[in-house]
Amino acid sequence: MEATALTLSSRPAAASRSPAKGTFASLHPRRRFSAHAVHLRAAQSASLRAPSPGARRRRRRGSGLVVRAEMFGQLTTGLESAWNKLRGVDVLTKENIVEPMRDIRRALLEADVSVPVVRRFVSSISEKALGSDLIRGVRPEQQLVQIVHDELVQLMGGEVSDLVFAKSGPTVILLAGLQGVGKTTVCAKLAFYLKKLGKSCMLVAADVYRPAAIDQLTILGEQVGVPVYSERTEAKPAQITKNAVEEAKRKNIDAIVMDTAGRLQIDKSMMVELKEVKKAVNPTEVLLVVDAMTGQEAAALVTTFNIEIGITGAILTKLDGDSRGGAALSVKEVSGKPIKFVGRGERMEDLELFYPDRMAQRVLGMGDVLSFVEKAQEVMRQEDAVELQKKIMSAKFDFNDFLKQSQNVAKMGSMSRVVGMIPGMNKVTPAQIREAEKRLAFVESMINAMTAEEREKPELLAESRDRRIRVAEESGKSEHEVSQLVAQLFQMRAQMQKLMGVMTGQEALPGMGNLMESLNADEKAPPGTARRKRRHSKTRQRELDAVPSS
Ligand SMILES: Nc1nc2c(ncn2[C@@H]2O[C@H](COP(=O)(O)OP(=O)(O)OP(=O)(O)O)[C@@H](O)[C@H]2O)c(=O)[nH]1
Repeated sequence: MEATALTLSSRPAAASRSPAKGTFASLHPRRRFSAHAVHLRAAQSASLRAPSPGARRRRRRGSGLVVRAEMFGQLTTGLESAWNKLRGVDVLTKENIVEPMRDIRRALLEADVSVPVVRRFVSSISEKALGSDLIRGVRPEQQLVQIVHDELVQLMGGEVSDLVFAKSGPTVILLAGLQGVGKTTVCAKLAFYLKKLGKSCMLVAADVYRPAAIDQLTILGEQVGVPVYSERTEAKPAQITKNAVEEAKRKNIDAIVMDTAGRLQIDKSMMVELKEVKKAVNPTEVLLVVDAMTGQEAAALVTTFNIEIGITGAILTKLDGDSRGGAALSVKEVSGKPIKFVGRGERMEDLELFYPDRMAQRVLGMGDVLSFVEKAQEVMRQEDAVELQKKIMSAKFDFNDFLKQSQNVAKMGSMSRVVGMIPGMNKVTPAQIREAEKRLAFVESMINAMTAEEREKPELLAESRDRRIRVAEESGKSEHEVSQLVAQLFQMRAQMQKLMGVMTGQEALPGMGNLMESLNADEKAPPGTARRKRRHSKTRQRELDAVPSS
């Protein structure tokens, strides 16, 4: 998934913009699959081997499939069952979204998202799903994925919330949090991050109750090449931090990150101490470090700290572990404070800015749906769609249309990118994609060898062996292959007409899905073969009768 598309940015939902002008039929449902299933299988097969601690660490560090399966696997699975319920429906209605909404609600609750958040979320999704305009060529389930994506982004704060820097003097970042959440590690990771931004940095050891924490910070400081200010356990945290700011000013240091003591639970003395430190140093940022594994508890903690001491944001650690997603989804909504960073491992570089859109994508275990929708709209302008529709209705779909469809696919980038953008489509193997691309190029070379008249009137080719031989010679293909292509076009015409007949309204239009299907289904059948096979089917017989004998 990572490889296919992580470029989705926080943009207004396509559904909320003007309705799509073009059409683009969805790819064939048989080719859909469960994206996360691969993740889960990867995770399961890895766990069967009972990995060593080293291997577990490596797995966590990787950005591959296993990590995502651990992160949001269950949530992704739950949401996917919602999309599955919409397979085959043409439009989202009050009735047909009931079940999917139930699945979404259940998935979020199981991911440990708080009940009020889930309630608001689901009600907003339902409202948008019913109020959204149908985008031509985008299946209702894809549309729902997009709506859920956009809502998830909003839920998590919409935009990325970057660090704020002091306008003058050193930027002071005060870290708070319960014991063992990863505060000390985050101090060093932040120093590493700031150094990468070109800022000089200093760490401050203000946990005066645990000498081991001071030692740990000193070691980590050395590791990232940043000085650590410490007065051991001699003074009170407020005094130490105040002295540290003075020292930083003297040394012209850009940013100071302060490690404070953690407690097993929130207690009064902890809050009092933090308030004193805050008063003493007037920090630019007060960030609460919370453990993602604690789910909605993390969101409650952020709320409490914000009320008690006033914080500017949160840092979510251990997102590489078995977090079910509840914390990432709830913190902003519950506390009103943004998540600024996420920790994804124990290494210094495992701290990243928190991007709501990327996180939403991960939660959905999906490719770049929004880009797919936009591209589908770009690729087929409405005029083209109307023109094509007319041709289909009058059985005039010709080789020019065939070529245009092929070129539309080419315009959308490679087939693999298109496929990767659609949730549930990633099971198509790279080999299959290469095969489909090769097949398109193969077909195009034959169409290019046809005269303009032959393209417009495929009957000419169906009726004349000489013409077929000429096209074969010019394109470097065999006569048999040209015959196959001609037969295929007539079959497509028949299929499209049939499809148009059963379609309600003007919304759906056969596109590449049908084209590709036909290309593959009839690959090996020379003209007439299918007719023999399906002699029993009257409908089929009528379709094939449209193919002139050669
Ligand atoms: N997997 C993983 N482990 C982490 C992450 N952040 C911290 N840790 C680990 O969590 C453990 C606790 O981290 P510390 O930084 O010592 O936690 P602390 O909050 O400073 O703890 P106290 O000093 O006791 O308050 C360490 O083993 C860290 O390596 C993370 O993002 N992912």
